[in-house]
Amino acid sequence: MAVKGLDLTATSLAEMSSILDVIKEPATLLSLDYRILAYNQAYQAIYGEIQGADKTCYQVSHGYSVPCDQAGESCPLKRCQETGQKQRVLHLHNTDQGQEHVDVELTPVRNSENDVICYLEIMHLVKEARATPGEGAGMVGRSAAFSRMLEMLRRAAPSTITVLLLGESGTGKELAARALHDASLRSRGPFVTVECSGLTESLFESELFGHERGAFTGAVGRKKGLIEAARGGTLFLDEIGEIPLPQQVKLLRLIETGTYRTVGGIEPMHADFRLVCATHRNLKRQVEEGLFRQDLYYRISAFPIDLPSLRERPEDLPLLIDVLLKRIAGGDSVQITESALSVLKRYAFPGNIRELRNILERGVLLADDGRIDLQHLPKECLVMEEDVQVSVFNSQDSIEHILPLDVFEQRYLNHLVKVFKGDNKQLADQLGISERTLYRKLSRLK
Ligand SMILES: Nc1ncnc2c1ncn2[C@@H]1O[C@H](COP(=O)(O)OP(=O)(O)OP(=O)(O)O)[C@@H](O)[C@H]1O
Repeated sequence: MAVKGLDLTATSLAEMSSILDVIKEPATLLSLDYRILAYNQAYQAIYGEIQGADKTCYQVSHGYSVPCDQAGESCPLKRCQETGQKQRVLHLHNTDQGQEHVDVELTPVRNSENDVICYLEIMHLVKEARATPGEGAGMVGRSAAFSRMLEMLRRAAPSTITVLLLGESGTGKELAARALHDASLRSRGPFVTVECSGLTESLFESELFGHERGAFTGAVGRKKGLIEAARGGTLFLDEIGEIPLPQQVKLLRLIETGTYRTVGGIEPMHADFRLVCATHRNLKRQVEEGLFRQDLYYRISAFPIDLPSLRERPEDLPLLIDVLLKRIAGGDSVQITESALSVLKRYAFPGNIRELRNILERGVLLADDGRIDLQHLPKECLVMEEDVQVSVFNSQDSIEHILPLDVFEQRYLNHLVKVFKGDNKQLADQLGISERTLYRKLSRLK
């Protein structure tokens, strides 16, 4: 078979496939024009058997009829062609498990004249996050904002660089720290969380460094500190922005020297942990205001990663609802109505995914018929809806907020029952419906 850049016979293709079998992860050889020349067994197990010699990577992985860059995604092959260098990019691929995150690595293969003749593509399956509902307690998401965060996380994971997770409360910083640990070379070691808010100076030291017997009144035995507990693993300092200045000095010393002393101890101890910190605060501003030490800030912010708020990833809402309902006791068989979903899609979620989870937990308890509907949502979600409704009523020509008809009807009725001065019979007459229908609609509102 003649392929652009490379001449291959059927035999050599079979040989290449078996060479690719040395690679345990799914791998292919791609021609310069995106065709799959050979693939290994791991690839076949995930992506299925490739029928025909003309199948392209973008058809199999995405179901596209054009290369990824023409479908609005970044294409590693195109980038490889442009740079002549190995490229890595996180993509959503169609696999036997449905769509999943895949870390695609593409390396140019050259002949003796140094010309690129094909590309070696290796797919690292991302285990730290799912793009479809499924088992497990980890992160889920498929929006571009979520994928960007995931890509950064995977880049940082294999090194020992200190990572600073930045995001509003409830955006999943702790879950992300856990994912970082799981994807790191220390994944077999412990993952230890230190909740920094509310730790007094003495508690901070004894919790973190541990104490010797008799170090202070009540220290009846030796206590291992969290730094020792994290030996060989990851130490996660949650809410690092809450640490008062005196404790910041101690933390800085620990990070700079890699040693510490237990409370009441004499010998310096060697620390062995990978540091991950998180905060919902603007640490730079805290530095400017003199609330956070600049030297400590530079130590911990070597690799900052922004966690998107739920507002920045509205496309993920249906997936998150599906997954969270499965994770909530009693929520497995509960569903959410279209009306309730469309209200949530417009809600701002100041408490992010934690707030969404709380809303669903409450909904599961209130929904007797296994369907979370408008009346099962908290007032805050609906108050905002009323603002939207008022703007819809007031504007003659605005099409900014198109509400589903049933939501609009319920909002309209809600509004009418508050302002209409007559009785239900008169209201039904004016609405052109029977009184019974009006009662039925009103009972849904309650
Ligand atoms: N991507 C996600 N997929 C599924 N669940 C998530 C995701 N992100 C967060 N959650 C869930 O949302 C809740 C809050 O997450 P987490 O505690 O990690 O947030 P946080 O940013 O650390 O919050 P805080 O700043 O208040 O400590 C948890 O129940 C967590 O399991």
